Amino acid sequence: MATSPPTATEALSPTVSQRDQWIVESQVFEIYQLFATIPPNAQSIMLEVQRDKHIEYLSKGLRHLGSNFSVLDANRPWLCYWIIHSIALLGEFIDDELEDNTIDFLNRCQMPHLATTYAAVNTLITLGGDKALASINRWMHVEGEIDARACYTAISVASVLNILDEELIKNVGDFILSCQTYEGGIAGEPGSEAHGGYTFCGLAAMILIGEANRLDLPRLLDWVVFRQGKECGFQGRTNKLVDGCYSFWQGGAVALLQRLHSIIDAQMAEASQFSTISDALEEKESLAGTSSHASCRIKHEGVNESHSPDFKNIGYNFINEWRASEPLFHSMALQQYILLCAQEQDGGLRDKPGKRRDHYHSCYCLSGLSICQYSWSKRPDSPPLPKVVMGPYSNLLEPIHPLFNVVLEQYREAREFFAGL
Ligand SMILES: CC(C)=CCC/C(C)=C/CC/C(C)=C/COP(=O)(O)OP(=O)(O)O
Ligand SMILES: [Zn+2]
Repeated sequence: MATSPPTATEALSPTVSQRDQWIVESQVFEIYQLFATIPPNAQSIMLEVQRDKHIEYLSKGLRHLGSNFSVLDANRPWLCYWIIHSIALLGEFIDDELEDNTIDFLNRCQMPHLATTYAAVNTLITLGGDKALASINRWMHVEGEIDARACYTAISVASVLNILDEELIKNVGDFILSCQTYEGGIAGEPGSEAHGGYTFCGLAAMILIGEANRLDLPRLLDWVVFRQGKECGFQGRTNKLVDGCYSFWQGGAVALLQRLHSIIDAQMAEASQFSTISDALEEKESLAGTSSHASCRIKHEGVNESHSPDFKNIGYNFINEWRASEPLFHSMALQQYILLCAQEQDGGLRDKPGKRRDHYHSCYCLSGLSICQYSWSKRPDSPPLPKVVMGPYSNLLEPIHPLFNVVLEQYREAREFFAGL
């Protein structure tokens, strides 16, 4: 039977398990309202990023993985990425020996699978330095999964390694366009349900190939912002529960859309023009993304009309053409969900209270937190004002490149390295 929600005084010093129980029973929302009644100094203790505990949890995971580095397993590059990227987000580094072992290990498993290739490449970029970067064999992969995630991992890797070309891009835009559903979000495959994971992948891939303007962006934005629930976290799809990992998949997608405002405005202006001339058929085609209407020809920074050689620089231009603007989701509320509901006080982050921590959720909750913290910034890495960082300012994480989900400083190093090859 459900216990009654805690009073504000009780909530000031609950044990961790008591707090989780309240959060689960209250469906998170009441604890959010209750939280506002707690004095600011107590709030700031509850909202602190448990850095040392997270580092301890993550390092233990990496050491454990390291003791078995000789074993090849499809998940290991992912675990390397989730752990090492999380550590980098927290502004820490791993020791030289572990770094060497990780590089050697990732080079032993350069096998032709797109998703793990993405994980391995992002890990090596995060480690940085000549040894890690030069160890990347800029191979190509033919065939494999056909879905929005495969498109993204292939395009992301090719873009960051500076090997994106016309051949690789061919038909990718058509495929992703066919995955945008009637709801506005993007599905893994045509005919499937729109989902946050694939929405991030589809949108990021479309931006990286210069074809984001072919998507129905107002409808995509509408779908994604309504995935932020009253619990303050994001859900992955309509009528499902919120989950910490969507802080990045959905929060990251909104952060990308925030940078496409001129094209969104143009598409909206055009749609309203259609309504006035009541060219219903053309409008319908345009919303379905099948129209060759002018909206497909709108120019935007980082979006090319046709594939000019500059599409290789879209990822780089994306962060250079950054302008100050406001987030299109409730960034403070999402930070609160991550810190209060997804964070384990003993280290590690999770889907929601009652679920166990894991490295995947640690990575994507921290990535989402970083997105939130820099969502008002004038430059992608300019330090945010304290008022937009939930909890103490020491919570501030490293900024990421939102198209690749690697820490910005390491992205810049990799960009310089591969641009020179
Ligand atoms: C680059 C990369 C790693 C991309 C991954 C993208 C991603 C997270 C795709 C989601 C896949 C999916 C349909 C999950 C649904 O799980 P569920 O039914 O358990 O969860 P739900 O109830 O929240 O939908
Ligand atoms: Zn999750």
